[in-house]
Amino acid sequence: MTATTVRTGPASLLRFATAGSVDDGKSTLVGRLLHDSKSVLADQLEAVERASRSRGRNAPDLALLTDGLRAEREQGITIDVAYRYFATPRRRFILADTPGHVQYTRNMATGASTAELTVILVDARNGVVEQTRRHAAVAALLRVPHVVLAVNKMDLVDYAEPVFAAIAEEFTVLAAALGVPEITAIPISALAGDNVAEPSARMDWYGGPTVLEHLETVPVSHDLTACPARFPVQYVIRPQTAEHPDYRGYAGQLASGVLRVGDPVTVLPSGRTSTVAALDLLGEPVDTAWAPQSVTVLLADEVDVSRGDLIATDPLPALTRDVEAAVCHLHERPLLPGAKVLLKHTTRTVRALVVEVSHRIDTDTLAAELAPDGLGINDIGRVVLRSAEPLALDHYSDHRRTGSLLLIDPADGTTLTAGMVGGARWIFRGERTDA
Ligand SMILES: Nc1nc2c(ncn2[C@@H]2O[C@H](COP(=O)(O)OP(=O)(O)OP(=O)(O)O)[C@@H](O)[C@H]2O)c(=O)[nH]1
Repeated sequence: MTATTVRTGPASLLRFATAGSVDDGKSTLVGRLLHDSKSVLADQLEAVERASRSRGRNAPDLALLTDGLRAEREQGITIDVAYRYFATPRRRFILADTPGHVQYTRNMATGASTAELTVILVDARNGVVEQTRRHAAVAALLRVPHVVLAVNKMDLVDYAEPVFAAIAEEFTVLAAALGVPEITAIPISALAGDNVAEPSARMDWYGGPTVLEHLETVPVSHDLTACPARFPVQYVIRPQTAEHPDYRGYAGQLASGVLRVGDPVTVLPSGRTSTVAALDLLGEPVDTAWAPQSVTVLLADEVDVSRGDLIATDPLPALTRDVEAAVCHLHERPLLPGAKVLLKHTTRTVRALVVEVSHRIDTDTLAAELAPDGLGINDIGRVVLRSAEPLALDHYSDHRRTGSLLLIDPADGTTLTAGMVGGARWIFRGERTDA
């Protein structure tokens, strides 16, 4: 197989995430999408119908399709991010299904960080609530390119256009203030199936796409392959067999861009240069590899490359020990100025110091508190870090993968904070003072 004969290109895959408060109907929407897009196997559906009947319901309870674990369901909450795979004839989907309870920011940050699109649900009876604001803020911070506002439970407000219009307007103003690039508001009833996969006859005043149609047609950006190559080395392969005494390959996943045999590359942090001599994809030699393929790279020269190094093409990332990042704090243990942490950036982990916690954002007002005492769980803010060794850092808005980092507690390896590398004023609006 050569790279050009890979069957499914990136255009056919959409990664998306859902978010919403408890009981806004995420599970029902996802169940409805799976059901109406015919992605559910007949035996699964039969099991759901049986379970629904045994609970005295006539219609299948579609939330049962997504809330797989009964124990979770019985607690009334869904606890972790679950990845679901489904396909329609037009596109394949990977859905990060994120629950709506109190740790939502953490879950959403995990689910949405690789997503091209986020569906934020609101209950038509409640409109935009605090969690909607927070979800929109996290989507903005993570630079999710497309945001869908699904105004659910329209059946409970008589499918009334003014109710939808007022919520859509309020959210659009909020999204614009946050710098969310694109929003699409869709009035739906996940339970009744209106505007999920089928256009709703009960909302003929709405002329836009259904949720499924939008998911199938939203343009998926190809900038991963348009930008310079970034290849974090995960393993150095030296089999040292009699046939291949000098074999030295570097295995990993291409984080962005395209690598071709013959491309001049630089190894960071050492700065040594070489050329791509060969590329191995699933054990087969190929001429070209593109993100997010996992490949083995062989270089023409004997340069010293180890795990955690970055093989890159021009323009190269900055090599620095001073890091500014917008962050989502994920743990009950607060993040305090002066803390010693481990900083994980791609396949490299180094010691680092939290020099300063410079901002904490109030997601209700979007105002920044300057120099707060620290960041608590679910807080969004900005920090300045100094790492013990230089890091090859991209700006998050250029390269989501090589522009993100995690802060880890060195005492026990707990993940504390997710960060996005960005300049001084950059948090929501994409302002770049360091460009
Ligand atoms: N009337 C009406 N009820 C709905 C609709 N969508 C969901 N529901 C109901 O709302 C309740 C909550 O729906 P879920 O899908 O479990 O909500 P969720 O957002 O997934 O909740 P968590 O998983 O706990 O975060 C259930 O009783 C659903 O049947 C809708 O469009 N109309």
